[in-house]
Amino acid sequence: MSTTLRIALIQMDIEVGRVEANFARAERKLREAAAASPKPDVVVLPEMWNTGYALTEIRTLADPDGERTRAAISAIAREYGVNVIAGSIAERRTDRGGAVTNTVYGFDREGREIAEYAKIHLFQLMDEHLHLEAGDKPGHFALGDIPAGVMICYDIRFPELARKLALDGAKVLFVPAEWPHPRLHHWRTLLQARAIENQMYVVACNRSGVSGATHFFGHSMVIDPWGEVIAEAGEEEDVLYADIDLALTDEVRGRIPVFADRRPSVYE
Ligand SMILES: O=C(O)CCC(=O)C(=O)O
Repeated sequence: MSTTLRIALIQMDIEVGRVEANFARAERKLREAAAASPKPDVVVLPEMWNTGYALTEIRTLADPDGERTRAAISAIAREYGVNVIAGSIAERRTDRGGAVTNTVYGFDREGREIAEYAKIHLFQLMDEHLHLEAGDKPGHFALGDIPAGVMICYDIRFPELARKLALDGAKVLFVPAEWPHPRLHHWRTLLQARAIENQMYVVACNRSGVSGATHFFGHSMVIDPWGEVIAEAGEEEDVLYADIDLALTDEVRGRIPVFADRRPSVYE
């Protein structure tokens, strides 16, 4: 069985509050990326791509139980035979009395849902905590036979969450984001740290564009289990392609046996 995956990261602009425009853009870019040659195995979207940070209107704009997103993205996944990590969307949840979560779904090549994760750490600097509800389950999932994890944006500041996913077996971590200027060095350093300390691939898809006074710098990137950046976008809209080989995760974990050398009884 092949251990390689070709990944496509859709670094796109998002229009705050303009759900129709955002769906049209995301679906068009997904189709373009999925139809590329060589064909990607996994396509990734950024954070909150349906609404952007339209937080004061988020209850009205959010996708009720993610139904529209699920139908649209799983149909594209099935049509093109590609796995999709569908970034995150604002989801209005019946099971939470209409509260909104920042939710990622994943779909396999048959369009079946393989992942659902609601952002656990809400970003107070952008008022997320005033308008959204936090998730409470780590985003572990299976991409075929590959154990994987997903976290969203601010979550990467919490190494314990990435560690939990790695301890549960994740070999690749997907990170949809809306990470703005001026914290590019935090973005890069935190992503590399999560890759190095957990000896896993990190696939981080950021948005680009400007919204009000906030400038999103893109720089989506793919980092290998040694911490090397193997692909990185610039600031503008782009589709970034990278080939990853999951066998490298096992090789790195074998050479520096961090997981065997942990002493949780001392510090947990
Ligand atoms: O942690 C940061 O600096 C940015 C986080 C963020 O923008 C978010 O979680 O939406």
